[in-house]
Amino acid sequence: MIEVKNLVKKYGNHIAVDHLNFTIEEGKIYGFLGPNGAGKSTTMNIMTGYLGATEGEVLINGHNILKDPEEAKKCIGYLPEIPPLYTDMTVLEYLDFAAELKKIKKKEREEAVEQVVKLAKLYDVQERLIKNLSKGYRQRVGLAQAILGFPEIIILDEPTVGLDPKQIIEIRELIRTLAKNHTVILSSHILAEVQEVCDYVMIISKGKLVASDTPVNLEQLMAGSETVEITTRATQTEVRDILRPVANVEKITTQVNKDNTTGAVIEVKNHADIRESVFMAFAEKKKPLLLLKNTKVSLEDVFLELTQNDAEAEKLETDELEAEESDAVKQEMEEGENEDAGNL
Ligand SMILES: Nc1ncnc2c1ncn2[C@@H]1O[C@H](COP(=O)(O)OP(=O)(O)OP(=O)(O)O)[C@@H](O)[C@H]1O
Repeated sequence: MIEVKNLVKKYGNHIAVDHLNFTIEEGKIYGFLGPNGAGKSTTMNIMTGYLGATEGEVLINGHNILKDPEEAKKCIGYLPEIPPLYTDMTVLEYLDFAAELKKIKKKEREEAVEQVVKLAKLYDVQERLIKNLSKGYRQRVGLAQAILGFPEIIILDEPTVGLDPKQIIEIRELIRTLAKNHTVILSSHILAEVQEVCDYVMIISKGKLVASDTPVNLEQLMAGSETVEITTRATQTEVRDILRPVANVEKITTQVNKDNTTGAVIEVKNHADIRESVFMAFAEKKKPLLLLKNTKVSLEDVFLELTQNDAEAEKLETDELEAEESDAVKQEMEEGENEDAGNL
């Protein structure tokens, strides 16, 4: 079990982790989900003792990661965002070295390394120098190192980043296999990944935990904003007049479509299914409906809504950066043109 209590990390004036509190129970796959810069890596680095916190504490099975690191670290295997690999070693040499660092007894080391080589599918490259391996294989070596000795808790920072689709599927399968006997915590900015692999999702935005629940519950949490979508030949005013008396209609947004039909999105209260009443209301007024459907809230909607400010801030930063870059390019081109002119 991991307890994260009131965790804060400041870089100068910038708060990267902002009073995080959560508990990780045994035997599940947890996902840290958040946009770039949300504070996922910083949190994982603190949880694994790679980084000190400004405030707060992390307890791993009751052991404080900073005050009692040896006991706490025994329970954890960690794959950081950039795995610290010794690239002049072969895969086997490196894993043997990692096993030694993890204090796996000499007579058990060979078997322990063999097991992770098999699980991470490294057999074909085990004698190769790490520097000659592809990014995907290096990631697997990092993962093999993390699971070496089969610690209770396995923490993986963006485990599938840079992998091709086939490798991603393999790594996800491996994570599921590990979760049968371990607690796995992984971070990702890819929603589909977290949704597919994790039992529990923690959404982090600007260093804060903005939601944490199962993927299904998170979707249901947002179900208050369930909507029904319609298309009709009625005008926008007629649509509003017809829908106003219908029970459980919260809000109506209309628009005129390119083909002159009217589209409307109806926000529904009380999780009601209003499709029948909507159908009858339009039928009574002899206004045919061309489309009528429930629009389910997806985890993607939840994620976007909860991290919207981050995305906006990032867009602003990107826009500023692009503006600076394009100014720099313009300047370079002008300088280039001047040089060319000089050369002629
Ligand atoms: N060593 C550092 N010095 C200063 N600021 C840092 C440092 N490390 C991280 N940050 C800042 O802290 C914030 C959180 O970064 P962090 O790497 O934890 O985010 P993340 O969610 O893991 O993002 P990504 O998915 O891009 O790795 C960011 O704004 C980042 O710029």
